[in-house]
Order: sequence, then structure tokens, then C-alpha cells
Amino acid sequence: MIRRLAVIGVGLIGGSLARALRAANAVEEVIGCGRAPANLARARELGVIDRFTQDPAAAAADADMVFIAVPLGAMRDIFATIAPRLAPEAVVTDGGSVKGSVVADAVSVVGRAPPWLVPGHPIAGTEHSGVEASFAELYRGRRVILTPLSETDNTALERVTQMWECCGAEVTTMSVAHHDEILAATSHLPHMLAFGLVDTLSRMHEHEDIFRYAAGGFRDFTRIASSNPVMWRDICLANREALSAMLARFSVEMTDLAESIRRADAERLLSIFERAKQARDQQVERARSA
Ligand SMILES: NC(=O)c1ccc[n+]([C@@H]2O[C@H](COP(=O)([O-])OP(=O)(O)OC[C@H]3O[C@@H](n4cnc5c(N)ncnc54)[C@H](O)[C@@H]3O)[C@@H](O)[C@H]2O)c1
Ligand SMILES: O=C(O)C(=O)C[C@]1(C(=O)O)C=C[C@@H](O)C=C1
Repeated sequence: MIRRLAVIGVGLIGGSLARALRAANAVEEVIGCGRAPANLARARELGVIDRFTQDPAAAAADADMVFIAVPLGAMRDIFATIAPRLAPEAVVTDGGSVKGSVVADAVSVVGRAPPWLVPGHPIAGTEHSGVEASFAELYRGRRVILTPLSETDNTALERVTQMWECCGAEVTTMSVAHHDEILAATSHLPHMLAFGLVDTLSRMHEHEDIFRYAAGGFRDFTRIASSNPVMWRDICLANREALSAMLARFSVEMTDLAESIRRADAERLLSIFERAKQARDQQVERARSA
């Protein structure tokens, strides 16, 4: 049971955590914090939070659990503001999509890896933003990756694990570097492809006809191009090494595919598509039977 939860950044991710914990009766009081008073007032109206402040230090003071769910570029300032005001038993965790930058931000503020910080990342989301888009079931049956450091307090890790389990999530742990490499491949690269494709097409002369005749395949592939631009700018900057390596590798494969099309190499095209279909079908089957 969490006595007082401070949610810094009451949007899709922070709002959904608060809703899920409330639905599970796992929190007594939720304090919201953000920059936009209208969004915070709406969060209170929706029953996502009990009260709010625009001052992260005031929100975190006297909270036993602090969840930071702001864009990655805002994390460092939040750590700097809350660190001196945390209660001795407070645990801080976050939902940021990249973990190396969050840990570096905390270390740069505190001077060392703080024992009270449990870096985390719910592998769940949508292309929508803000508290209106949040919902209690977002994390049900989804994975949450925690990336504790050797300095992380064990009790803090246990409390954050329990918090996510209360939301119906499956918690796994891995190293910060491994997390950032994996997510560069499975989340960050696909978002670059979707943003890149839609941007390219939208600047073509015939773009109105292109979008008019786009159907299911295009819609499925490009849903995530509606995601929050600020959030994705920050993810690219925060994970630029791993993402650049993935983009370079993907470019080589795309050049090979383009060359096979140019050469009318039917055999090579079929072998690439069969290999991809088999890999995806296997992955869908594994997910279904898990
Ligand atoms: N959207 C997703 O699918 C998804 C999934 C997993 C993790 N994440 C991560 O979760 C975090 C939040 O993403 P989201 O989708 O909830 O975004 P969101 O835009 O829905 O919510 C972010 C909230 O933070 C507030 N905010 C922004 N800067 C702030 C600051 N300096 N101080 C206080 N509040 C501030 C905004 O007003 C907004 O209410 C990001 O770090 C993102 O990388 C997002
Ligand atoms: O489903 C979506 O809309 C998402 O983009 C969610 C998604 C992803 O799967 O890539 C996006 C960013 C995250 O950090 C985690 C999850």
C-alpha cells in the first residue's frame, strides 16, 4: 500500500499509473504535479489525482512513492528540484523510455547513483498524450522493465516491483545498457520508420491522393507517427548511440532490399520475405501461448 504517491507529469503514463493503483485500492492519496494547471485541474476532475501543485519539490515532500513521467529532457531538472526535499523513506521511480540518460541525470544531480532511485519503463503506451488519454488497464498483462543499479536499495526495488504488479504488469529487470539497446531496436527504430515515412509522403507533390487511397496496411504501419513529437525528440537525443547504430544497420538492409528489387532478384526477395514472415509468425505465436 502506498500512502502518498506523487505523480510528476500527469499524462498518459503518469495518469494511467494513478488510475491503475486507485482501481487496485493500492494508494491512499495521489498528488499530481505538472506545468499546465488546466491539465492538472482536469486530472483532479477525472478523479486521477486528489490535489495538485506546480512545484515538484512540494509534490515529492512527504510522499513515500514518487513517479516521474515527464519527457526525458525534463528529467534532470525534476531530480535537481526534488532530491533535497525527499523524505528519508521515499522511493523514486520513473517511466522514461530510455534508462541511460535518466541514470546519468540523477547521478549528475546527486553526485552518485542514488539508492532511492529505481529506474523503470512500462512497455505499454499509445500514440495519444495527456491525462484524457490515460486509462487504468494500460499496464494489465504488459511488461515493465526495471534497471536497478548495484547502488539501488533492495527494499526500494521490491516496493516498485509490487507497485507495478498491483497494476497487473509483469516486472522484469535488466541492465541499463541492455534495455537501451533492445528498445532502440523494438520501439525507437519503428517510430523513426513511421515518422520518416509519413513525413516523406506528406511532402510529395501527390500527397493528397497518396493519403486518400491509403488503407489498412498504411494505417497499421503509421499509427505511431501520431505520437508526441517532443517525447520522441527527447528519446532520440537520449538514446542516440544505440538508435544511430540500429538506423545504420537497417539502412544497409534496406539498400540490399532496394538493390534486389532493382535487379528483379525474385529469389532473394522471396527469401527475405519468407524469413521475416516466419520470424513474425513465431513471435506472435509465442506471445499468444505465453
Ligand atoms: N507514450 C508512450 O507510449 C510511452 C510509453 C512508455 C514510456 N513513456 C515515457 O513516459 C514519459 C511520459 O510520457 P507520456 O506519454 O505520459 O507523455 P504525456 O505528454 O502524456 O505526459 C507528460 C506530462 O508531463 C508534463 N510535463 C512536461 N514537462 C514537464 C516538466 N518540466 N515538469 C513537470 N511536468 C512536465 C506534461 O505537461 C504532461 O502532462 C516520457 O518520458 C516517455 O518517454 C511513454
Ligand atoms: O503502442 C504505442 O503506441 C507505443 O508507441 C508504445 C511504446 C512502443 O511500443 O514503442 C512507445 C514507447 C515506449 O517507451 C513504450 C511503448
